Amino acid sequence: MKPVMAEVFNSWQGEGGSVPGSAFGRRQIFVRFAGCDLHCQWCDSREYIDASKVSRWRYEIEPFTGKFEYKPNPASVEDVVDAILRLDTGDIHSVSYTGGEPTLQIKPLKALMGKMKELGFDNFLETHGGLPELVREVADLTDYASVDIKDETARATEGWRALVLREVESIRILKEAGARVYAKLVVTSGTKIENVRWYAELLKGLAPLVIQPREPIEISQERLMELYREVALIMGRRDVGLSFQVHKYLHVL
Ligand SMILES: C[S@@+](CC[C@H](N)C(=O)[O-])C[C@H]1O[C@@H](n2cnc3c(N)ncnc32)[C@H](O)[C@@H]1O
Ligand SMILES: Nc1nc2[nH]cc(C(=O)O)c2c(=O)[nH]1
Ligand code: SF4
Ligand SMILES: [Mg+2]
Repeated sequence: MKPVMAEVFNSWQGEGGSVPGSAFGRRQIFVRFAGCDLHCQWCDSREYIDASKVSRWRYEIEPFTGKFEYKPNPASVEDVVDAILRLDTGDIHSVSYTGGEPTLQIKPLKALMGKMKELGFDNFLETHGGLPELVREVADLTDYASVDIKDETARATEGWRALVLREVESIRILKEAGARVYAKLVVTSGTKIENVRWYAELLKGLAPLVIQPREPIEISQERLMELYREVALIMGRRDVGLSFQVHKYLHVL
C-alpha cells in the first residue's frame, strides 16, 4: 500500500503546552498524511481531508525555509523517508506524523515509523484516536502521542459520544504500550462545562489534558479559565494545562 501524502516540512512543535508527553517547542520533522474520516468544523487542514483531491504532495527542499517541491500521489515510503532525511538538521526531537488522519493509512504509517525508528529517530503520533484498533498497530512504535478528544462543538461526526470513548481507548492502548501520551481538547465558546467534566472523568488517572482554544480564538479568557478549573477539580492540578497553536502567531509552518 502506497501512502497518499500532503506535505513534509521542518519546524518546531507549536502545540501541546507543558504537560508530560508534550513536545511543544521541540524541533520536529512533520509528516502530514492526506485523508480524514472526520470533519471538525474548524479544521485548519481542510484542503487535505479528501485524499482523492490531493493529487500531489510537497516536501520542503531546505529545512525551515518554506520552499517546496512537489511529487505526485500516491507517494512511496522510500520517497517520504528521503524527504524526511534531507530535513534532518541533527537537532530533531522526533518525527511528527499528522494529517489528515495518519492512522487511516496504517500500513504505510507503520512502515514509515518502523524505518524512522531503525534510523534512530523518535516517533510522535498526532491522531484523533477514533480508530483504536488501528492505533494498536503502531502503539509499540510510538514514543509520544497527542490524542484529540473531540468536543461536541467540533461536530466531527455523528455519534460523538462513541467517538470520545474510542479516543480514550486509544489513549489507554498507547499508554499500555509505553508511549508518553497526552490528550488535547479543542474548545470553543460553545463548549459545555458538563461535557468537559465528562472528558475529565474519563481521563482521570490515565493521561494529562491540554485545553486548546480553537483558532482563530473566540472563547473568552474567563471562560477558558472556567474550563481549566473544572478539569483541575476532577483530574488534579498537575494533569491539566493550556495549549495554543503558537506556530500560527509566529507565522511558521
Ligand atoms: C489537523 S489535526 C491532524 C491530526 C488528527 N486528525 C487530529 O485531529 O488530532 C492536528 C491538530 O490540529 C488541531 N487543530 C486543527 N484545526 C484547529 C483550529 N482551527 N484551532 C485549534 N486547533 C486546531 C487538531 O485538533 C489537532 O490537535
Ligand atoms: N509548527 C506546527 N506545530 C504543529 N503541531 C501540530 C500540528 C499539526 O498540524 O498536526 C502542527 C503544525 O502544522 N505545525
Ligand atoms: S480529525 Fe484532525 S484532520 Fe480530521 S477534520 Fe478533525 S482536525 Fe481535521
Ligand atoms: Mg496544524
